[in-house]
Amino acid sequence: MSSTSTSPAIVVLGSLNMDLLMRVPRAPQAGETLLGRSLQHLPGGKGGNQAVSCARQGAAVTLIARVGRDADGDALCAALSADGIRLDAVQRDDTEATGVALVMVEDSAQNRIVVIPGANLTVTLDEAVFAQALQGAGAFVTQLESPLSVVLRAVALAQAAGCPVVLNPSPMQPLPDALWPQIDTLVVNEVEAAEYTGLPVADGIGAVAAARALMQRGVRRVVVTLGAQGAVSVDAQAAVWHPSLKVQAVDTTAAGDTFTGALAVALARGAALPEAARRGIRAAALCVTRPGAQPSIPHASEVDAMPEPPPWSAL
Ligand SMILES: Nc1ncnc2c1ncn2[C@@H]1O[C@H](COP(=O)(O)OP(=O)(O)OP(=O)(O)O)[C@@H](O)[C@H]1O
Repeated sequence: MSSTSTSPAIVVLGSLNMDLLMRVPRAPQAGETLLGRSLQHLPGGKGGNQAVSCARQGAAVTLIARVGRDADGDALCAALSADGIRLDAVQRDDTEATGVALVMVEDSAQNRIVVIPGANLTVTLDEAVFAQALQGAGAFVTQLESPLSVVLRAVALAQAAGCPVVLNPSPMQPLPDALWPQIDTLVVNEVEAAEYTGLPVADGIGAVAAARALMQRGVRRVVVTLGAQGAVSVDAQAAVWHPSLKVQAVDTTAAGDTFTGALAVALARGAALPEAARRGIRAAALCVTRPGAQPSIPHASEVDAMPEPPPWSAL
């Protein structure tokens, strides 16, 4: 199957932030002042990043989000629109400012992020608009940077409409038991996998145990991303550890979002979970070689040109 054989429709609900990307030699200690290297204003937010990743993989994306009536909101919408993302359901808040994230990237490529959510916390769900967007959609993709009540309602409606739900439950927060059986594909990083299950997740073996614990709660299939160690995919057919591609990482911001978007589009095109995870591995490997969130997310043609990841190991 070619990566661009079809253009699935995907609905994304999530956050939009203006990222203030600071490059620093290392993170300052408490009480210390450091000279940074540069400051850039770049589009980000997990919802926006995942929407862009889906769009650049060739999906027709409708985004539900909220920004302020301000210059950052204008700039974010312009950037998303340039990626062909439908913005009819992006709301404007008259009082809250557009979300902002302070992203500090060290020379080691490690990032430290503080988010001021602003208008993201007042996003609402217009159920008639949502129902229309879900018609014919191959996936509904969401995260936890929007109010939990809105995310829970949207997940329930998507599942009831027969649209597979891809949840990236980040940032981690306690979730009701009723949510898990509504999830078709859960994407967590190793920290979230450990926190949601209480199990140690240091490698692929631990990740599979955590994934199986989440499947026992009712999730249909789970992917655990493991940074430079790659990712694990677990469904009823197979538990597989996919090594990452060896690249020179400069900034890992949006690696998880890039992975989630590429995975969701591959699944919506009918790929099996391990195949979709390998698409995510290739897209995320490119993302970490570039600075910033949305500017670092690759297009399908770039991902096609990446080598296949090393062979996976069944666990
Ligand atoms: N150093 C790296 N080299 C190659 N691939 C990487 C590297 N870091 C991350 N990746 C790829 O990105 C995917 C997601 O990374 P990670 O597990 O760090 O997610 P995350 O914690 O959600 O990331 P972030 O919050 O920075 O977006 C990994 O599964 C891997 O495929």
